[in-house]
Amino acid sequence: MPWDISRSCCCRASLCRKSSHRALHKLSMRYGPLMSLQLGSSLPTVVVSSARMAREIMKTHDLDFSSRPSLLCQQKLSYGGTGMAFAPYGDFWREIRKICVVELFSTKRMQSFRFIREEEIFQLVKSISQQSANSSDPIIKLSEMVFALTNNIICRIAFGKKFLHEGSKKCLLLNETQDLLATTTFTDYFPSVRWVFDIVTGLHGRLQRNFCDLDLFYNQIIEEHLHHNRTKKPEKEDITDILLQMQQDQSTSFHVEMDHIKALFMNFLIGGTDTSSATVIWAMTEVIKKPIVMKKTQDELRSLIGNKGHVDEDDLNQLHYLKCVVKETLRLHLPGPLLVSRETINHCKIDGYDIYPKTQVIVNAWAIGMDPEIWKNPEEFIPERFIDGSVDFKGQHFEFIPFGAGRRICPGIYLGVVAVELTLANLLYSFNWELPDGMRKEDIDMVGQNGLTMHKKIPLRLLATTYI
Ligand code: HEM
Repeated sequence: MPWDISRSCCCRASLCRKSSHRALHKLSMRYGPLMSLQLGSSLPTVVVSSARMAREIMKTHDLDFSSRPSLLCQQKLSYGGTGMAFAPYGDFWREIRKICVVELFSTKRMQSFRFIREEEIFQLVKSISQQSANSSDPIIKLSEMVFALTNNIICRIAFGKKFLHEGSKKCLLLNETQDLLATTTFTDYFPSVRWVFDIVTGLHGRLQRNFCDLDLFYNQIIEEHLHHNRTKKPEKEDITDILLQMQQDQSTSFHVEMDHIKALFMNFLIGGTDTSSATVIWAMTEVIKKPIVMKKTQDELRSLIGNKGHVDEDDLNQLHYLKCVVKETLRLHLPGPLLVSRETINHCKIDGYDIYPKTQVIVNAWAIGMDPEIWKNPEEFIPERFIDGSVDFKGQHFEFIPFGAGRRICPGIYLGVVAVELTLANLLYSFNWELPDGMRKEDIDMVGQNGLTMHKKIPLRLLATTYI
C-alpha cells in the first residue's frame, strides 16, 4: 500500500512551499513527526518534523533521499536543473558538486575573498555613521542596507563587480526570482492540464519574464569576462573567471556548458544574498528586543577589540558570545524553515512506513528547532543555550540543521557564517542602537515573509549612535 494513512494525514490541499512552516507544524503535532500528504495528482509528499526522523532521512537513508523534485519554476530558472541546488541526484550533480566544493567553495578560495567582505562591511559602517550624523533623516534603513551589503559581497565574489547603481531594480528582480523559486505551480500538481492554469493565472508570463531578465544579466557578465581581455592575477580571479577557465581548459570530467555556468550564477545569487542578510536582520531584531543580550555582545566585542576601530575576520574565533547569538538566530529564524525539498530515488522503509521513489520530502527544520522536548523555552531567544559549544550547525546535530545535512548540505556554510558574524560584529561594535522615537520593543513586528528565504516582513528601521 503506497500510503499508510493510519497515522498520517492524507489530504488534497493545495499546499506549496510558501505555505507556512507553522501550519505544517500544527498538522504534524496532530499527525506525528512523519506525515504524508497527497498534493494534487502527482506530488506525494512526506513532511518530517522531528530530529529523529531528520537523522533517518539525512543520515541513515541519505542516499535514498538525496534528489530534488522537478518543480516547474525551479527547473526553468536553473536551466533544467543544471546548477547544483535543483539538479536531480545523479552523475551530473555529483560531478558539479565535486567541482564546486573543491574549486569554488574551498576554505582557501573563500579566504581569498576576505578583502571583499572587509571592504564592503567597512563601507556599510561608513554609510551608517554618515547617515546617523544627518539630523534631518537619522533613521537607518537597516534591512535595505544589509541586503545591499550581502548582494555586493556575493556579486563581487561571483562576478567581480557590484551593481550598486542598479540596486533597487536588481533587488526587485531577485525578489521575484525568490518568490518564483518558492512557488509550486498547477503544472506541478496536475501535470495532465499542463500550462493551462498557469497561463490563466499569469504565472507562466511572470516566470518567462524573470527568466529572460536574469538570462540577459548573466549574458552581460559572461560577455564582459570573455571580451574585455581581462588578464588577472589568480588571487584576483572571481568565480566567473574560474568557471570560464574550466570551460576553456576542458579540465573537468564533463563539458561545462554556458547554461551550467548561468545556473550556478543563480545558485550563488539566491543562496548567498538573501540567506545571510535575513539572518543579520533577525539577529539585530532579537538583540534590540533584548537589550541585555545586546549589552553582553557589545561588552565582549568592545573589550576584545578595544580602540582598533573595526572587527576583522581574525577576531571572530574569539567572539564566543557573538557566535551563540548567531546560532540562536539560526535556530529561531532559520532562513530556510523548510530547507530545500528533497525527493526519494529508491523505495525505503522509515519507522515501519513505506516511502516510494519520487516522493517529495519536506524537512520542517524550524519545527525541529522549536521542539520543547529538546529546547527549553523554545520560543525565547536565549543565546546562552549554545554556550558550551557542543551543538553545531555542520549537519551532525539533527536538532539544529539550518544548513541541512548529508550529501545535499549547504556548500556555502563558511561564506554564509563568516558574512553574518562579521557584519553583526561590526554593527554592534561600531554603534549603539535604539528604536526610532516613540517605538517600543513590544511594537516590533516579528512576522516573517514567506518565500524560499524567510525575511522579516516589515523592514527593520533603527537609530544608531557612533561608539568609536
Ligand atoms: C546563512 C546562510 C545560509 C543558509 C542558512 C543556507 C541554507 C541552505 C540549506 C538549508 C540548503 C539545503 C540543504 C539540504 O538540502 O540539506 C542549502 C543548499 C545550498 N546552498 Fe546554502 N545557505 C546559506 C548560505 C549559502 C551561500 C553563501 C551559498 C553560496 C554562495 C549557498 C549555496 C547553496 C547551494 C549551491 C546549495 C545547494 C546544494 C545542493 O543541492 O547540492 N548557501 N543552503
